[in-house]
Amino acid sequence: MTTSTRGSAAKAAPAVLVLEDGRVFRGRAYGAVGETFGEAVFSTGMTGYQETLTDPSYHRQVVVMTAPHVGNTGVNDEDPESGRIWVSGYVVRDPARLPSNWRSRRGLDEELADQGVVGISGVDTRALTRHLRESGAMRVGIFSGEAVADDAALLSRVREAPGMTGADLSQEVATKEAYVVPAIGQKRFTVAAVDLGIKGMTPHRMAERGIEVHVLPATATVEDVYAVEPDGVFFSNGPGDPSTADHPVSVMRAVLERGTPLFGICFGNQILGRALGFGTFKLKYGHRGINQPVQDRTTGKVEVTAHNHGFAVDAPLDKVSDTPFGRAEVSHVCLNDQVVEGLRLLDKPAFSVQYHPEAAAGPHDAAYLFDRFTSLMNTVLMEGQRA
Ligand SMILES: NC(=O)CC[C@H](N)C(=O)O
Repeated sequence: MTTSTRGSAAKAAPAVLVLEDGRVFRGRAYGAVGETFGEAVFSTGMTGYQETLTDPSYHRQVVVMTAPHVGNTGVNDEDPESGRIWVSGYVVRDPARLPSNWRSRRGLDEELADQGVVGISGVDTRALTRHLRESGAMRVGIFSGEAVADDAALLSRVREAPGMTGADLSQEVATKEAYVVPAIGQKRFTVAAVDLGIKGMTPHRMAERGIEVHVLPATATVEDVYAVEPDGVFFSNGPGDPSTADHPVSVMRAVLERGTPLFGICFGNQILGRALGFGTFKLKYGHRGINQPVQDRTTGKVEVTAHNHGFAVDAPLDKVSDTPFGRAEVSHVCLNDQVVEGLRLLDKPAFSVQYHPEAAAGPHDAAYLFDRFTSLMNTVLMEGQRA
C-alpha cells in the first residue's frame, strides 16, 4: 500500500491527507516521503507510540495520534512489539524537534523514514479526530513530495483503496514458522499460541508465569496445535475483519470440543464469539488507547485498560446464552459505550477479552487474566490427574 523514498532529508516537504469523504488536511511530510493508504483511526494513548506503531493489529491502518506532541522520547530498541512498524501511515500534530530519553537511540521521524512509513505532521489532529468520531473510521491517503497532486485526483485514488470491512490480514503479519518462547524460571505449563498478529509482550506475560509458549502460524491446524501437547491454547490479537477468520474459528471449535483450557485476546475474543455462534460487527470508530474503563462483571471491579479494536462481538449483555459449547456470558463490558469486552464459558474452561491485558503500552490492571488462564490450566491438570 505504500510507495516511499527512504530518508528524512525532505521532511519539510508539503504533505496532504485526504479522507474518502473528501475532507482534506494539509501539513508537512513526517517520516518517509511518498504516498500511502489505509483506514484512518485515532489513538488516545499519550505514551507508548513505539508499541502502537509495531502492533501488527494496526496493519493497513493510518493512525492519528490525539496526543499533540509525539516523538519526545525518541525510539529505543526495547519497546517494539514486533520486528517492524505495521501502521500504514502516521499522523501527528507537533513532532519532537529534539527527542530526549536515556534509552533513545534515534528520532521517531528518522525511524519512520528508515522503515519507509509515510506520515504527516502539522495536522490539526483534534479536528481530524472529531471528524472521524462524527463520521466514523474511513479510508484515507497521505501524499507528500512528488505524490502531491490536485485534491480531486488524490480523492479518487483514496476511493479505489481497499477498506477494512472484509479484510483478511492475519496471514500477512503472522509468523511463517513456529517458534518457542521459553518459560522464565520453572516450567509449569505448555501453551500453543495461534499467531494471528501477536504482540511480543503476550508470550512474555505467559513466560513470566512459567508457561512455555509455542507460537504457531495463523494457518496452524488442529493437529499442529495438539502436536505440542498443550495444557492450554491461546488465540492472539490481529488485524482485519473477524468475519473472515473462518480457519481459526474452526480450529478453536475443535479446541472447545476437547475441553482444553482456552484464552483469547482481542481478535481471539472475536474468534471465540464466532465459535460460539455470535456475530461480529464494525464499530463506528473503534477503541484505541490506553485509558479505557472496563468492568469485570465476574468481580464487579473496574479496570483501566489498553484497547485497539475496530470490530466487536454482538452478544447479549443481560443474559446467559446457550451455545454449542454450553452456557456463555459476557464477562467484561466497556463502560464508555457498553461494548462487549470479554466472554466466558460456564461449562468449559474458556474465556477471552477484547482488550489488551499484556499492557504494552498501558496500565497493568488486567494482568490478573494471565493468572486466570494459569489457574484454569492448573485446575484442568489436577482434575485430569484425579480422574
Ligand atoms: N487488536 C486486535 O486484535 C484487533 C482485532 C480486529 N482486527 C479489530 O480491529 O477489531
